Amino acid sequence: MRFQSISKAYGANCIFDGFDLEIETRSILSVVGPSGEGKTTLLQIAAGLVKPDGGSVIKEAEEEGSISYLFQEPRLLPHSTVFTNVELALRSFVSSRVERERVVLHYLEMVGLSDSACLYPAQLSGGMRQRVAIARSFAHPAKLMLLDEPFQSLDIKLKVNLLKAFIGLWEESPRTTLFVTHDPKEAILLGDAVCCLGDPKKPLLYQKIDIPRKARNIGDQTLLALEASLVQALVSS
Ligand SMILES: Nc1ncnc2c1ncn2[C@@H]1O[C@H](COP(=O)(O)OP(=O)(O)OP(=O)(O)O)[C@@H](O)[C@H]1O
Repeated sequence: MRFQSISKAYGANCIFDGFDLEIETRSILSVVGPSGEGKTTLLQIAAGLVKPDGGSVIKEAEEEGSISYLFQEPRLLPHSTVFTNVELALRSFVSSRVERERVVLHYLEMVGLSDSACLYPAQLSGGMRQRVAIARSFAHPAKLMLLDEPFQSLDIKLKVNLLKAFIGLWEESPRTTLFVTHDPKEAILLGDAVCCLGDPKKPLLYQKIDIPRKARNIGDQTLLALEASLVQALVSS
């Protein structure tokens, strides 16, 4: 997917001005940036929810169609069980009830919630609810995934566990993914590339990460140096 020469302003507030950015098909691009510099706007433009004033979003054929979203809050249906919350994401795509059940149980197992299928959201912890949301976003057979800070406001242990669950699911069925976060560590652990917003014309920083996701250790010297560059870009913008 490619943002080509995108321009967007809200009144006098120019967010993008001939902005170019590419996400390789079936890769994750992490996007960090100071508050108010256009991260959510970029996601909304990718989703077609906000129309740019100029430029275009060019998608590969396999990225067209429905989109999976994952937000900071899980946005589950309170009166449906864990099972049904995930199953609903499949109803329009899989007509066989037996096949839907197989898919839902697979994803619940991948996020460690096999034993919670019959529970309601109010009976779950915050971390469990977010795991349901992750399972639902992967059960939805979309080839484009938009993540808006889904790991924010979680304690560090939970965050690491959710990141692992996410990576396991993503590696199983890779999709073109735009991942917005405030956290440079998360950006580096998840992204095939990271970029920092802050200039309407171009990313302040864009860097590919060659280390395989599963082999990444945030204490690694190369990753620490990349984190320092991201932090530098964030504070200097
Ligand atoms: N519908 C709107 N009308 C007017 N201004 C808007 C609208 N949506 C966003 N903006 C402005 O556009 C700018 C970018 O907003 P956006 O939400 O994309 O930033 P962000 O980087 O996601 O911020 P944060 O990190 O705080 O979530 C902000 O200055 C915001 O006030």
